Amino acid sequence: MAHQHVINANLVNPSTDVLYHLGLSYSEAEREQFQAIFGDIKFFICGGSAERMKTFAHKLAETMDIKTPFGYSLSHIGSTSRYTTYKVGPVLIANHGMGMPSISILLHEVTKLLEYAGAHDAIYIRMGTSGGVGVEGGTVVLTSEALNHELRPVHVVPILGKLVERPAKLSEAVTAEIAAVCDSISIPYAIGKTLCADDFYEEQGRLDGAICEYTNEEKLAFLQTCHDAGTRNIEMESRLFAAFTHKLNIPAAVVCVTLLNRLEGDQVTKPHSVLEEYDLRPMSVVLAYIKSKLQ
Ligand SMILES: O=P(O)(O)O[C@H]1O[C@H](CO)[C@@H](O)[C@H]1O
Ligand SMILES: O=c1cc[nH]c(=O)[nH]1
Repeated sequence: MAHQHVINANLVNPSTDVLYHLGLSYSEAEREQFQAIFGDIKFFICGGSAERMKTFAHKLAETMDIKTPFGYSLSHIGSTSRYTTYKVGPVLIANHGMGMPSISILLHEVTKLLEYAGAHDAIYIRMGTSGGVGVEGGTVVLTSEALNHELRPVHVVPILGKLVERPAKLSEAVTAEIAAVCDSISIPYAIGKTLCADDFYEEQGRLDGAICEYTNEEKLAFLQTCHDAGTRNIEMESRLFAAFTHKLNIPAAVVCVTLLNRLEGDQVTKPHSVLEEYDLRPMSVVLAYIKSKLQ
């Protein structure tokens, strides 16, 4: 059977495939069972923190009126040693940890899982937090494209000792639909480019890391250059996420709330209650989006 979202001749009709970090395995002999469990998936929603994804899974079950049998609560799937994964109706939910290596492993394994299950039309969404660039804390930024440190919308993957460059684009159509949802539920949002860094401190131009060898003026000049190039936030996974989904023709969007405006500071100093409310904004947007698509 030809794959739709996996480009790997080695995986055409595999007899088994261990999805090691998910703690799940696929086997040809159990294909029908695998399809019965995962075949209906229409959305894959991920974000860094396991706690956030658990909250989202509960909210989604509530929104969709999906009940667990009396005495049971929502339970994760597979192993939780690396990622925590839930399935709520047609939505697969997982946390991806911090940084591109971590989200990359999750995306490879989830994409193979969906392929084996015959779930070929899932939309992928990363739902996270970020630092704003010229936008107020609490703004939900919808990523148009993800940038590298040179502000180029490409992701470079070292493969067999060579550098392979892939465009880091997201789906314009999905992003526009999510923007319409933000409008309809009055969530402040911006569509813009996202600078994706491999680090929270030096690569994001913070002055408060354990190492800092630049001045405040140099930091602000860099952030201003980012802003002038259309950057509206900074985080740590969108570039890999965009390049991976674009390569495999998977519709995808990145929806990240800003915790602060980096032109005004580096430390996340807002009270916990405010940050908690910010964290709920991308969730509300994605919940409303899923609801609108399933209706
Ligand atoms: O809130 P999440 O989804 O973890 O995303 C952002 O927060 C983490 C850094 O604090 C990085 O993973 C960054 O991308
Ligand atoms: O400034 C920030 C905030 C959240 N996540 C990041 O990567 N950067």
